[in-house]
Amino acid sequence: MTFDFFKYQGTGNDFILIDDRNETFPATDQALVERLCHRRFGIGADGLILLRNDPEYDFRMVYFNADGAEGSMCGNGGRCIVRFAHDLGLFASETRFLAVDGEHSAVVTEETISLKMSEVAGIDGHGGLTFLNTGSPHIVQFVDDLESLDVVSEGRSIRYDSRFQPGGTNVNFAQIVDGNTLFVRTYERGVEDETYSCGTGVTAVALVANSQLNMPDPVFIKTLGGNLRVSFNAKAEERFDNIYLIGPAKRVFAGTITV
Ligand SMILES: N[C@@H](CCC[C@H](N)C(=O)O)C(=O)O
Repeated sequence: MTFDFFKYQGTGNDFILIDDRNETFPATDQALVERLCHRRFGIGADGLILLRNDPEYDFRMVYFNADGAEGSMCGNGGRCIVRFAHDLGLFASETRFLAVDGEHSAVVTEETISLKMSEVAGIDGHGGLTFLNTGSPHIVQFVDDLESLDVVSEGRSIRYDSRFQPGGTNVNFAQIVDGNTLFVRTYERGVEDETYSCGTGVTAVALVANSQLNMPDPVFIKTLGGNLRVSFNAKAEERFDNIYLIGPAKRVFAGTITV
């Protein structure tokens, strides 16, 4: 069987996108998805995303991490699938779609995708570590010298810490650049490595920076793969709504998979 695929990246978080509106892609074949995402033996990507039909939305997003397992919400993947759906002509400039964490809306311009994220119900001090769920689980830690931090080793030890089992968590390290800008590096669960950028991760960092450091809305984020902006409405008790993840998402190339 052959499938057309498209490669997209959002601030360097890269994904294989497949138009699976006919639902023929073997989505339960975890080894296949893992192989396609492998950077030596496959196409190479942080994840694979299927675009499927939904009766009430423009489309449905089904996201798999590079380990082949279905993941929780992917913010950069969400921005990439919006660009993909726009390239397929599924909507003009505004869309509503369904993902694993519920409904999302987005606005497309030539330069950016502005993606509405799920509301955040609170921030926890999970055994001395700051934890929140922005569609995916995230730890946020502020550090002084992010450039020289061993993100893979420090992130992995928290990701597998017994306090977060069985699901584990993504881990973000952030350094203050100025009054409304942060530099963020993320260890991603399911990729089991540092990625160039993580959308739900930078969203988590921005909300914690507002809550703990009084950083105003919007928060500007620098990642290894480029710049993002997170805008939000802060409510009482560390709850947030009207959260938007804003930044570029681009098609990189197209090809055919034979399985
Ligand atoms: N890269 C993603 C995060 C994807 C979810 C994560 N790896 C998980 O399943 O925990 C993003 O941009 O949000």
